[in-house]
Amino acid sequence: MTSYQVTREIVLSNGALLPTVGLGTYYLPPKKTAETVTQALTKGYRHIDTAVLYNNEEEVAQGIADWIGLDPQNLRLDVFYTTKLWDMDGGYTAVRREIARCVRKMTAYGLEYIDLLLIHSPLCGSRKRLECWRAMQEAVDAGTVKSIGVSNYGVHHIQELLAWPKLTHKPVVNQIEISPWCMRQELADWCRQQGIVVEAYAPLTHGYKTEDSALKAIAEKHSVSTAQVLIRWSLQHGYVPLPKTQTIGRLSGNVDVYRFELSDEELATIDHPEAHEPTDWECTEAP
Ligand SMILES: NC(=O)C1=CN([C@@H]2O[C@H](COP(=O)(O)OP(=O)(O)OC[C@H]3O[C@@H](n4cnc5c(N)ncnc54)[C@H](OP(=O)(O)O)[C@@H]3O)[C@@H](O)[C@H]2O)C=CC1
Ligand SMILES: O=C1Nc2ccccc2C1=O
Repeated sequence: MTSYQVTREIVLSNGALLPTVGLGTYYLPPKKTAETVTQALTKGYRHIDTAVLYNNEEEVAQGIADWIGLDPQNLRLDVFYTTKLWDMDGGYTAVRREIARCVRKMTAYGLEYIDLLLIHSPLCGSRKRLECWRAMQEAVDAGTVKSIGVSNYGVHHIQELLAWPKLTHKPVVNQIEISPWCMRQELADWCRQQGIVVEAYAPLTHGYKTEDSALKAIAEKHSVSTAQVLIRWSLQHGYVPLPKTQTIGRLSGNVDVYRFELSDEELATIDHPEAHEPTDWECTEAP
């Protein structure tokens, strides 16, 4: 397998810069979310991942605004904020309204725009996926959203979009579950060939495999945690991992992953290409 060079940011196909580790925010306790986000930014994170589904966009925005307020050198443009659209059932008009709501949750905190807006899943079917994309393209043209992408898309969903005659903005990202126990190598390679960056959700396997003995041996060798090994594994595979933690004491370690390197042999030991153990849901094969 190719081990990719790891950098702190990568360039998306539209020229935007994406910090290569993002903080996942699903299930952060609502009362702790703003503080966790502020602490994460203070500890070096520059990329936060949320969604309409998580019901915490306002708390995330509050946490970013608080961090900006801490120091004149902390700027909006230094933070990459992603959110995802959940309910596409109402079609184009309803999605337009939902995007406006997402943008308002940022502007209410003086944050002006969304860096990346994703379709959360392909489950609404072909017509609504494309109607949704039309509304998302318009948001990019209006400047309220900088980049757009997809999540949980399989090859056929992306092909549908790339073949759509009204496509003016290509998806820059596909956010899918990837870990050593859910490698999706074919889909990930195909996305890369299309110039689509793969964001890896549940990179810590939701916490299920952090006690794995082979991981522990490799972690010990590098004097890091098994979580750091999993995040580094993701980076060396060329992905953008989105580890979540609500434990302030784990934030620094989870982003301190640029100072050690896994060997090809270690990567091969961690890889489980035969496994398919998604932790949440699986919709890349949906019609
Ligand atoms: N697009 C989509 O459909 C999906 C997107 N996502 C995104 O990806 C993010 C990450 O995925 P998620 O499902 O949260 O799971 P993760 O793989 O990030 O695992 C999170 C779990 O790992 C634990 N953990 C974090 N750091 C450490 C550490 N250093 N040592 C040991 N355990 C640790 C956390 O505990 P604790 O918090 O208690 O520290 C939590 O239980 C989500 O928050 C969300 O932003 C996730 C699923 C679906
Ligand atoms: O973070 C997430 N966890 C989930 C569980 C089920 C469906 C979607 C999600 C997320 O986006």
